[in-house]
Amino acid sequence: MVASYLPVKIAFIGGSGLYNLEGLEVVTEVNPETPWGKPSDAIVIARTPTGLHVAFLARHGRGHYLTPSEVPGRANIAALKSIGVEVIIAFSAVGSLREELKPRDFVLPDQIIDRTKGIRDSTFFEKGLVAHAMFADPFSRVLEEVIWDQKHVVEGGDFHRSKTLVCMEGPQFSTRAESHMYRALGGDLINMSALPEAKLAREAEIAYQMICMSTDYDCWKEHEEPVTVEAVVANFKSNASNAQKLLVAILPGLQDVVENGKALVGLKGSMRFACMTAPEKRNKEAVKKLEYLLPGYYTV
Ligand SMILES: CSC[C@H]1O[C@H](OP(=O)(O)O)[C@H](O)[C@@H]1O
Ligand SMILES: Nc1ncnc2[nH]cnc12
Repeated sequence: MVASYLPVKIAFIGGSGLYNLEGLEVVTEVNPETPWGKPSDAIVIARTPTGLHVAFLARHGRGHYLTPSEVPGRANIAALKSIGVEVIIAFSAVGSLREELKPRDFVLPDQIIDRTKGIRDSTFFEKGLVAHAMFADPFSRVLEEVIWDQKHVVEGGDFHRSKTLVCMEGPQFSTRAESHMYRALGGDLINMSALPEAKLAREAEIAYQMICMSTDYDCWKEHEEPVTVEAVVANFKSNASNAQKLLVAILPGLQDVVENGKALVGLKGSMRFACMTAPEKRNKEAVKKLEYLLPGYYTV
């Protein structure tokens, strides 16, 4: 029997300092075993005051036991997809590479520069099933608008949009030379978590937007203390209450774009045509795994 709360179409991924949903009634927890393993932690299903069900997943696990490189990105995205998720709002604590993006400001990036090191599993398409997803615009413009409309709920910091996020490997922070290089490359923000999460969401045909919460100035300011975990933690405590308020404020807008189908425009069906592998050459195991994510797309 299908649980009454399914499908859950809206999901939140919480990052550093954001491990739980506050103020929403928890209905249950689910922990699906996907073909790519188990997600970072159990997915919490909660009910909003208007009766909408939403999902929450702590990226590093509740208690923060997974490094950015260890986060099981494929299992996280596949598990969310398996309960019906169509949109993901992902929160992240980030460093600022620009004077005007102050600690405690909120920022919606629209671009990513990939500085991960190829050690993370970053695609569902491999081993005999090849597909190339479009990724020129890594975030959802529709979700960006929904969030931007509610920017007034954030207190004690400004809200910015259309910035470029550098995603580095970590877990160590950058050197000063790297921090200057990222600025010279056009980076505005830096974190360790946007990738492969955003790529995998795209492959799963899930609309995805990251909300960045600035915690520090990294280490490009020559006469200031470089970033430390203490500084990040101090700021993400204040960011967390803004994040919880924002999360609740955007629920009606999210419900609207899910219900009117706007969230999935350009995404739904896109991976059907992104596949390059001839039907007779498709690896059966790979096709079977992809059935979990995109049922009916690659079977012949
Ligand atoms: C705690 S500082 C570095 C750490 O914080 C960010 O995590 P998340 O994106 O999950 O909020 C950053 O990406 C690093 O993983
Ligand atoms: N300076 C920084 N570099 C990378 N990830 C971060 N997360 C928060 N601050 C960061």
